[in-house]
Amino acid sequence: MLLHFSPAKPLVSPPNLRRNSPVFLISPPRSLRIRAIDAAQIFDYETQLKSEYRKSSALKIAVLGFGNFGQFLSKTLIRHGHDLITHSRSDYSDAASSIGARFFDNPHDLCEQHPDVVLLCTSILSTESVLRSFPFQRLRRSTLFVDVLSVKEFPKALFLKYLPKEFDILCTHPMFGPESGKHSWSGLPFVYDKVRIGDTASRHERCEKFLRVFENEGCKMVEMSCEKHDYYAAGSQFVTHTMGRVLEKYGVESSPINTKGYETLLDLVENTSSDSFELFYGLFMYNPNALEELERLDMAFESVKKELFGRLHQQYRKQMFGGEVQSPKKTEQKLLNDGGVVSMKDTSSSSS
Ligand SMILES: O=C(O)C(=O)C[C@]1(C(=O)O)C=C[C@@H](O)C=C1
Repeated sequence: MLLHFSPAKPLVSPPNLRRNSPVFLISPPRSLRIRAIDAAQIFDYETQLKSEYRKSSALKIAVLGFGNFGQFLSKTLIRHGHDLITHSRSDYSDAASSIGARFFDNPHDLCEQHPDVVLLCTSILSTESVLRSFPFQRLRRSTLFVDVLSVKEFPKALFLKYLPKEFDILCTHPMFGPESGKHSWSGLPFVYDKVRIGDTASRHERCEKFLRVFENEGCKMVEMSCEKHDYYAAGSQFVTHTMGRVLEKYGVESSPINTKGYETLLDLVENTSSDSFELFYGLFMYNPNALEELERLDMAFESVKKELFGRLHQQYRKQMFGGEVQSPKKTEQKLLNDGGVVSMKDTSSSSS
């Protein structure tokens, strides 16, 4: 049987303490072999050292806002060995204890736990009121604040306005959520901007330790300014949510002959309608580029209609003033009868 040495003091420093560390697994000469009971104690000692090391490298993370998104992120942070304490306006103590986090109904009590990181998982619309009344004075002066809002210039400005200047600031946006990141985060973009990290090695290491969770989950790490994020996100995430909501209003429904493209539209409607209208409104109100994108969408829609009507107009002219006559009579008829009301479903033509 392979027994361990009995170490009078740790043989390796905790960071090197790996399951198969050769220091612990070499077979000692007979004269040094020890009894099974000693071996058990050493095993305990080894696990204790490991857990001490894990504890010393764990971050104490306070999650503010423990709704759907906060719980979703917290599960993974806990899985990476971090110590989670949480607070929300509603009582989520059961949800917290079910994943191994502690819940505090009073933000003062939460702050007195002296977290290393405060992670804001609040909604875009409630963030300012949370920060305005937050008891910063109870935190350690080097605390790192992180947000995960879907807009970035806005929380950056709020952090710079409300946080004491000794605090570190990391603005992030996981470009996924409880639906899209339900099975894996691998390959999904994680955007971050180190807005203000104090000039010491330990502060940088703490920030890296937080980011490492996402890195180790396989996220595509994208370091990008908050301004650039908002520029890209208005043209991607906001447009996606807008189209989803437009199609929902239009009333897309599954048919017996769905094409693949149509299936993606149905998925889009399902995904965007499962997010709150509050999120959609936040994407619009607090991304400085969103209004422009909405106007561009409107113009694009008009332009596509114009293109179609332009062709139809040509048909009509040909019919009126001679030339060959082609098929789309019903659509044309409807447009003319209704004085411009569009029926794009042309029942007279069967072409693909
Ligand atoms: O996966 C989900 O549940 C999402 O809705 C994720 C989603 C989105 O796809 O727009 C919503 C909010 C997050 O900021 C990032 C992405």
